[in-house]
Amino acid sequence: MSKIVVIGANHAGTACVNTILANYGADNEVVVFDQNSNISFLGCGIALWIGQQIAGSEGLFYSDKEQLEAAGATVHMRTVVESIDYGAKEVHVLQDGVRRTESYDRLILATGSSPIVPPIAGAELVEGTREFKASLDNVQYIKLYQNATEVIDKLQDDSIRRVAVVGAGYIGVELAEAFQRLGREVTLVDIAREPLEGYYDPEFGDMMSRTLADHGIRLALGRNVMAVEGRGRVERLVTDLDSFDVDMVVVAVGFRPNTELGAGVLELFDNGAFLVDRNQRTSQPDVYAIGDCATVHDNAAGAPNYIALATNAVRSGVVAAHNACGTGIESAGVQGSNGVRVYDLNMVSTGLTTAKAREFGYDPVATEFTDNQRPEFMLTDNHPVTIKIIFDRTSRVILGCQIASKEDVSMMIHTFSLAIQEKVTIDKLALLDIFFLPHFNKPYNYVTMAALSAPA
Ligand SMILES: Cc1cc2nc3c(=O)[nH]c(=O)nc-3n(C[C@H](O)[C@H](O)[C@H](O)COP(=O)(O)OP(=O)(O)OC[C@H]3O[C@@H](n4cnc5c(N)ncnc54)[C@H](O)[C@@H]3O)c2cc1C
Ligand SMILES: NC(=O)c1ccc[n+]([C@@H]2O[C@H](COP(=O)([O-])OP(=O)(O)OC[C@H]3O[C@@H](n4cnc5c(N)ncnc54)[C@H](O)[C@@H]3O)[C@@H](O)[C@H]2O)c1
Repeated sequence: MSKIVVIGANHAGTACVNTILANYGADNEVVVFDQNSNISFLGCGIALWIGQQIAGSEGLFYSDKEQLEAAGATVHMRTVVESIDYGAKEVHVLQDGVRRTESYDRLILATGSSPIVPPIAGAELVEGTREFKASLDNVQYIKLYQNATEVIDKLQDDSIRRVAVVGAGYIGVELAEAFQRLGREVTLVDIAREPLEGYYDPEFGDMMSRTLADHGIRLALGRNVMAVEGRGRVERLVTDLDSFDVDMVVVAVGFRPNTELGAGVLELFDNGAFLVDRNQRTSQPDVYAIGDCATVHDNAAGAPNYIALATNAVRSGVVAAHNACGTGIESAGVQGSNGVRVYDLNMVSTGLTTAKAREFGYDPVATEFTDNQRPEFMLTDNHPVTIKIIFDRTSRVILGCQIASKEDVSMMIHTFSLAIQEKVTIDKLALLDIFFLPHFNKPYNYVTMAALSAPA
């Protein structure tokens, strides 16, 4: 019987533990440590919950300690792994004030990520906080269930009227909508000139900006936040261009990987994530890393990359489980497929933006097309869809795709995810078998038309 220790039991850790126990439970003892009091919390529900688009938090968990134990794991919650001795194959833990050691044969690091704390005076975290508590009251970081309940409790106080969200990435735009839906005055600030700059080209970011502004959200883009100020509680947000009187500030400027446990021993990626191969192996034998603490193989970039998504966390957990138990399967790699819905605007993207394609050394070309989803003779709702396909000028291999519409276009992006993974060219896509039915699309649908009109 081998012993596998898993550090972190959220999306990556839970997927990994369940896969091990379901397929290799007879031969492996699984011991799990997590410093939190809850696991499997779906962060994506926070904005929906704050914006009262869901009734509450009940459905935002899909697992717990008891379920993992019923599957055969030994689970220690509220237990911090303080350090690892990779030579002796031991982890050192602190549980209920008592320190002890746990040996392992194989180790799986699923320690995830933490909100980036930007260099903004007044937005520092309280020393040693594991729940991302800021030193100035009503400056909020959003990651854990506990962070969500704190914000929701505070919003019972109507005097919290003016909310500034710093960061117009995925969390920022979704939270801006949530606070506006709750009747708050919202200012969305970002250092970039467009929202979602990491995932979409400027014309798509502009669509998002217009949608947010149409719903009364003030956009303060292209600004560097210098400080948040107040006496006890936050009162003002100061940027390099202007300042805003506020009652709450939410900081959502990205996540950094939690890799302190591998410092000085495990090979790290540019941003500090554990560098792993396609079997989720780290540079240390018998040690695997998964989810937000690890890199992914980015098929569009053709290189390791850092893309913190629950979808990547789950799949990497599955891959590591098989490899840690002797079945050598490889990750298919990822394209960073993602989606966002803000009010009635749906935006989905996969692969590289034009800017990122250049960063990775490609010579990107784009083809764009906008048309209604269905024939105009249909009497049902019918909205325009805008698609942009980015491909490499020389190889004509598809590198990225962005789609925006009031229609639900989410399924279409998966076609492009596979196309990027399989290195399909724009010319092959042009003749792809795409069915036609007036209820769903046009005979000359927007994908075929974009591909057929691609520059030679
Ligand atoms: C508001 C919000 C919305 C999001 N929406 C989406 C979405 O719509 N779609 C999507 O794909 N992704 C979304 N994400 C991202 C997604 O939540 C993360 O990618 C995912 O949580 C990564 O899972 P993980 O298990 O790798 O890491 P984490 O969720 O960070 O979990 C790591 C776990 O390790 C534990 N841990 C860390 N260090 C130690 C230690 N030393 N000792 C013991 N335990 C430790 C932590 O307590 C934690 O439970 C969202 C995130 C947020 C915050
Ligand atoms: N729908 C989804 O798929 C979804 C939803 C929420 C979160 N997530 C994931 O969770 C992770 C965290 O999301 P996030 O929104 O925090 O990160 P993000 O990387 O999506 O966005 C961070 C934003 O903060 C901005 N920024 C950085 N430093 C700044 C500064 N000093 N001042 C002002 N702006 C600054 C960046 O320009 C960027 O727009 C991401 O990996 C994201 O993909 C995904």
